[in-house]
Amino acid sequence: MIIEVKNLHKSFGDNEVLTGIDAGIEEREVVCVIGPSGSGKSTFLRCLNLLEDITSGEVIVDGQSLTDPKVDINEVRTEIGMVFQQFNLFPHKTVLENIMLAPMKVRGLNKAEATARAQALLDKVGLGDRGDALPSQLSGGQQQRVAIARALAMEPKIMLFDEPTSALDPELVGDVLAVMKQLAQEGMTMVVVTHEMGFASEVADRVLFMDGGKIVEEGKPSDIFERPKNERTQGFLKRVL
Ligand SMILES: Nc1ncnc2c1ncn2[C@@H]1O[C@H](COP(=O)(O)OP(=O)(O)OP(=O)(O)O)[C@@H](O)[C@H]1O
Repeated sequence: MIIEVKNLHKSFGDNEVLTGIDAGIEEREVVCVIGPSGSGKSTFLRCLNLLEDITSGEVIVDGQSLTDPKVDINEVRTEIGMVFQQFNLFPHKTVLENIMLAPMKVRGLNKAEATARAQALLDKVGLGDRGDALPSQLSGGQQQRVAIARALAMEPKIMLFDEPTSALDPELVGDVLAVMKQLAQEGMTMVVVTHEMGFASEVADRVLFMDGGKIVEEGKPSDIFERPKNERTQGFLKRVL
């Protein structure tokens, strides 16, 4: 297992948001996390690279326990790409520069190597001719594809997506999902928090349904979407499908 989560609890003050999560993600697996607003999906995802401190329990990524003081979390984070709802590109840098930055700073690539890698990734996400643009000159969907390319430029072992299409106009969602689907088909290990039930149903190997800070039900998309066992899963799917 490339990610192992053991009895994870997370509180913000008195508010216990994750109430004991056990989960495992296999290498090359695509796992979608679904559930009602406020159920703790984003918090769970953010605990997987310690963007949120863990209150108790354990998260082990690629054999390293993130709360072990001997583990260098910044080192582990270089193996994990993250894509957020907001794309967070540097506004005054070109698209190409946005993608080149981390490989040069963190991986020590020289400019020519970083340019070649960034250009190849832009081609991959269908924006090969937009390298010189500034982020503000792109649509939200294009900016999100640049954000995916930027995360991939670090050659991560795992990609985490936190509602990557929620901030997009509906007509821009498809292009971003298509890039994610392609990544999934190439064997990337992915954990995707999403409200896109179509994507979860079509692309995920496994779906986790969260409610009240817990994983209430999990299984193959066909089981979760067509034969949900838990009442709360049934209720949620009735509302959203
Ligand atoms: N930084 C924070 N400080 C305090 N409370 C927080 C913080 N982040 C999240 N919460 C609370 O934790 C709970 C779960 O939030 P989270 O964003 O993980 O849910 P979610 O399932 O991802 O919801 P959504 O689908 O609406 O994004 C919410 O009650 C939220 O208010």
